[in-house]
Amino acid sequence: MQEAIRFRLPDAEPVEPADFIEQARRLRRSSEVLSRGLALTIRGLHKSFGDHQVLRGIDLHIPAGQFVAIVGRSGCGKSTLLRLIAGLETIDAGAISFGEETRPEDIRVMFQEPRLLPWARVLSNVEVGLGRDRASSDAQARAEKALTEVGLGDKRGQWPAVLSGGQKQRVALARALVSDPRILAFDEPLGALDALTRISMQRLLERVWRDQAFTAILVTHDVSEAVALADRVLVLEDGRIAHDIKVDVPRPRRRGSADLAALEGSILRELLQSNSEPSDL
Ligand SMILES: Nc1ncnc2c1ncn2[C@@H]1O[C@H](COP(=O)(O)OP(=O)(O)OP(=O)(O)O)[C@@H](O)[C@H]1O
Repeated sequence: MQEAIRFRLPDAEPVEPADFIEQARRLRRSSEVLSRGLALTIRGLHKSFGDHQVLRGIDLHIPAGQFVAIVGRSGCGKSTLLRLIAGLETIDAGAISFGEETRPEDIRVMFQEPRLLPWARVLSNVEVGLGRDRASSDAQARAEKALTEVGLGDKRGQWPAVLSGGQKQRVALARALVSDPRILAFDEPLGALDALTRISMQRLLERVWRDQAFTAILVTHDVSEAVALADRVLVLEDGRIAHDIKVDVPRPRRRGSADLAALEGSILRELLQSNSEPSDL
């Protein structure tokens, strides 16, 4: 009789109903396993350029599939942290660990500039994101699928030069998505877009993140963008994580809603108080 009400998770021993903490722990672990995203753990991360200490001890765990935004004053080290996570810079001290069997293709970065090859048509630009899989027989089909995902299926034969700024960023997003990354790092990807295009791109980023269940790490100057998109906002200050804020607002989120505005206001106040220099967020 007791056995009938025991709780079982995949590959787990049954636990007694009374052991709720253990059940919750296993549930969390199993939801991480179900996500396609990679979890990452950062311990004691330091980075300097010459004698300029940029990161002075970052400790952080990001569960698989979480959407994290990183905000902070200009020059506080947001891009440096992202570049270290993506393996584009070398670590001075500390460590960043991912799941086992992480391949380079598992982590992709999307930058503020689309960085498209001007001499290659849109579809070929997307295929570039496949790296060494570019020669595989399904490369073209995968690139077409990624283009459709970002709403540009009809632009496959165009040259980058004829696309708008927003369309170029969509192609850059398709190029990042085509390898099915498990972590997608965004370095101010919408910074150069006008306000309306920016909002539609934010919706697109949220949709692809929800559909594809990767882990998302977004560096942005825009605190309203951070609270609209992320599960969690990290405020970087003096080379450390000064605030780690959960965005406990259900999705789909309504832009301009009172709870998002209140959260945005409190983060902005923290940022403004953190330094007496004029704001250059
Ligand atoms: N390759 C490099 N060589 C020397 N200094 C660097 C290098 N990369 C970054 N820095 C310096 O490290 C500091 C942090 O730069 P980083 O780009 O990470 O800041 P950020 O918070 O992303 O800034 P922003 O919001 O303005 O983009 C800055 O002072 C910058 O000048």
